[in-house]
Amino acid sequence: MKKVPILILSGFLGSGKTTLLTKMLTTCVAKGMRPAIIMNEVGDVNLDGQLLEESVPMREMLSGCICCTIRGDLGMEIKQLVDDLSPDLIIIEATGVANPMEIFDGVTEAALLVHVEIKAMITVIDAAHFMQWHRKGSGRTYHLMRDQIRCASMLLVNKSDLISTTELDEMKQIIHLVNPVAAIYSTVYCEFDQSWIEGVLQAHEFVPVQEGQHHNEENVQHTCEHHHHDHEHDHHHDYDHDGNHSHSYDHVMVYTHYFNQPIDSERFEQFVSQLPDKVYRAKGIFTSAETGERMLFQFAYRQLELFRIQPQGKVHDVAVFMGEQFSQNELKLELDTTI
Ligand SMILES: Nc1nc2c(ncn2[C@@H]2O[C@H](COP(=O)(O)OP(=O)(O)OP(=O)(O)O)[C@@H](O)[C@H]2O)c(=O)[nH]1
Repeated sequence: MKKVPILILSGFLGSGKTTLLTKMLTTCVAKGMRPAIIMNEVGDVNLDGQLLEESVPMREMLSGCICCTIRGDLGMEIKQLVDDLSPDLIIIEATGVANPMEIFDGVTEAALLVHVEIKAMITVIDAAHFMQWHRKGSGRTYHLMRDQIRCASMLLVNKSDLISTTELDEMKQIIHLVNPVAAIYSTVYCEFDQSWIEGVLQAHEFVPVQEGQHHNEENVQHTCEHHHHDHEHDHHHDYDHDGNHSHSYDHVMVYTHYFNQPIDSERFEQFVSQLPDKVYRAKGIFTSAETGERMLFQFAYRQLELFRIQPQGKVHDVAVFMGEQFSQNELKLELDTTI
């Protein structure tokens, strides 16, 4: 019996996974394929799903990411998708804070129940952001980024428009040391020749490198690490009386804020431009006070994108803020008073 191929998209928060996914879906649909998607988001709401082709079946796994329980859930989602829809291909977009090995383990569990196999693990890297962390050379985010690079079969050095060619060359050398076997492509908005999809579907099953296989890596860590035990007790949930929700996931904090009224777009843009550096990712939907239109915003490492959307289904006006060690109370207060 033919196995359903699975592609895993990995990469830190805001690196460009959804941008890549939309391009892949366009290619797959144009080729007459029937893909299905599993999206795994850090927050409580799936905003990225709003950007995708409506006709493509999608399953959401919210609020979770790298913990042990999600592995079992992922296995069940895959089984159900295969049983119900028998798609030609399943694409899994992991959360930006997922260690790809957790996703790999989840798929491996699913493979005990249904005929599936991983064909590729594609890690998207935010070029400018990675270089910042590399220069710092430490921190859990940096180690997570390296794990995501190390496990991949293909690497996209994305947002290369935001760095110089010299930095790009330097970066490629660095990531080649971390993962000497993966193909490396530099991209802008994840734009590259999508014809590889057909090739990759014919390829052998992908198995991430095992310990010691990356001999030339300068760091002591040689393998994609399994962090199961680290993550058993690191979830904290707090709700306030407005239903706003904070969720600290490991070292990355997530604050979800619900808007009760339309928002002045200009004031909002100004607010976002003044967010502290510690809040490096935000996304959401709000209603414009000027026009009454629904607006989707994306904020990643100080770059804000804002566009009109017509939400699929009933979607609240909501914003999700992600970062490290920022004060959620201060952020909430700012939102309540200035927006
Ligand atoms: N300048 C620039 N911006 C980009 C590029 N690729 C993506 N972006 C923007 O970066 C932001 C984040 O992109 P996404 O595709 O949502 O990133 P993601 O990895 O799915 O984000 P999470 O799901 O939050 O982890 C969006 O505003 C994109 O439009 C690029 O090559 N250059």
